[in-house]
Amino acid sequence: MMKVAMTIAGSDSIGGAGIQADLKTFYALGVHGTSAITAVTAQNTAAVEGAYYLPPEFVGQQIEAVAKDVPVAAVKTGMLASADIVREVARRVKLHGLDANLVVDPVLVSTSGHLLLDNDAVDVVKHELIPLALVITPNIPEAEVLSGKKIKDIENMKEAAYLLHKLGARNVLVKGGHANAVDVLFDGTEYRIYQPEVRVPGSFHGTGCTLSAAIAAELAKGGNLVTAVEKAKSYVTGCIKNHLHLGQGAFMIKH
Ligand SMILES: Nc1ncnc2c1ncn2[C@@H]1O[C@H](COP(=O)(O)OP(=O)(O)OP(=O)(O)O)[C@@H](O)[C@H]1O
Ligand SMILES: Cc1ncc(CO)c(N)n1
Repeated sequence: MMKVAMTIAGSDSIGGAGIQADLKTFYALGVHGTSAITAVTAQNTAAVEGAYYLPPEFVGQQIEAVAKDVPVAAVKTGMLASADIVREVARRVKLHGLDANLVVDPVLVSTSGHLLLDNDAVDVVKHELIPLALVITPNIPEAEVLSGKKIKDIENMKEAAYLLHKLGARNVLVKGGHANAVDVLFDGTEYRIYQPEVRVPGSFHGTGCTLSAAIAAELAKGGNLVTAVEKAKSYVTGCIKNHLHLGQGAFMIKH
């Protein structure tokens, strides 16, 4: 039977990141995609021009409507917008038993520099959501904020992964898209390094959303985390290689 994945994230009007990237990824990887939208952004490849947050109870209602109807095999979270939405998502994940394959992408700021999570929500993500995660997938700036340490090289990425593991996530993947596109996975014991097939020059929109959605899709199909990350990395690299010059800002990756 077809497996089901869920994304709990924001809508991106330009269709490169957020819910739109997640659903494209789920489709491409052969799982049925469901969604709970946290916020609607007015966004393009150059900027986030506005964000409208949905009421936390309504985010919860979307999760409940899906979870009581179909078996959700894996979940990813992206833009969570406010502290109250994060609390509601954490509550729902526990209530509906969605934590086995929970991928938390701790989205803080867009590539274009817009805040996608209120400042007072960062501690709630750290203490209420991250402890439920199978894996968290911070990029370098997010790993710096969450760990309080500057990251300059792969050694620093490993140190940040070690510190973030203490927050209670079962695994930590620090993504290196903002450096050499080498990613570091830490499971509490061992570090695994994922090398990109190529580092494509340029700035891309939605790479992080796509990677975490691809990990969730592979987990939903029954893969273990190590291979899920490997397949997700190869999927996102392919999308980056096929990018399109559609807008005035970052390149659009192609699924
Ligand atoms: N130029 C690139 N070439 C190859 N791989 C890349 C490139 N940029 C990012 N990646 C890969 O894409 C994945 C997402 O990482 P990245 O650090 O870009 O996430 P992010 O900053 O959260 O993305 P977003 O732009 O969606 O906010 C990682 O596996 C990373 O190594
Ligand atoms: C809605 C949304 N989620 C996540 C990101 C991060 O890429 C973005 N730019 N927009």
